[in-house]
Amino acid sequence: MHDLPSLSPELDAVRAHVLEHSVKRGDFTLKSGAKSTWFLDTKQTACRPDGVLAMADAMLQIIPDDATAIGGLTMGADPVAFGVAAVAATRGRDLRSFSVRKEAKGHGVTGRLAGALQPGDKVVITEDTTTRGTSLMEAVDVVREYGCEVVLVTLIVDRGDTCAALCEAAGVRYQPLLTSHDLGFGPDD
Ligand SMILES: O=P(O)(O)OC[C@H]1O[C@H](OP(=O)(O)OP(=O)(O)O)[C@H](O)[C@@H]1O
Ligand SMILES: O=C(O)c1cc(=O)[nH]c(=O)[nH]1
Repeated sequence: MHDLPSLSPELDAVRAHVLEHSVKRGDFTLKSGAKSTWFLDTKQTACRPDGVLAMADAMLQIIPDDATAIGGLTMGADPVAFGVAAVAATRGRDLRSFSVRKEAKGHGVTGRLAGALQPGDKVVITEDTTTRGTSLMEAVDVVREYGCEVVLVTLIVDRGDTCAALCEAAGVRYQPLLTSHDLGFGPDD
């Protein structure tokens, strides 16, 4: 572990929650197939009431006032989007939520989108954790194809080093709440 950088009180609260509940040590295989000795089960933050409030406090500080919807690729994005939208509603902010399916549904309301997304929405794409950024970019592509504008990509922890460049190339603003560096992990951990 390295020294922890100082953060704003809101981000410090998210970090404390992630360090207490979401960081796991062991032998893990990541979505990319890569191996790691640590893992972020960030759903342990996004699905606990104190974690939801900490995450929402921090995200609502950076979500633009004119954003109308929040969502991302199921299921990492789901508790983040639903939690932030619910807390936003208690603060007078009208943010609808939605989920992008991993595969298109063929019956009922078909396609990859589920929830209250509408064409023309100004969308925040979110996640619990990213490593490469592929899940986030997949969600960006689906909502753009539906006729929405992506105004921000944000998430709880970026543990990799490629997502910022992907967002820049896609022309979207990118602001993770935390990075692996903020959690005390270095490139060799
Ligand atoms: O940045 P990437 O390399 O795309 O990896 C990050 C993705 O991996 C995890 O999802 P996972 O596929 O494990 O599924 P789940 O969230 O549905 O459990 C996480 O929730 C992100 O969606
Ligand atoms: O890359 C991944 O699959 C991944 C890493 C991690 O720490 N947490 C997670 O949910 N997914």
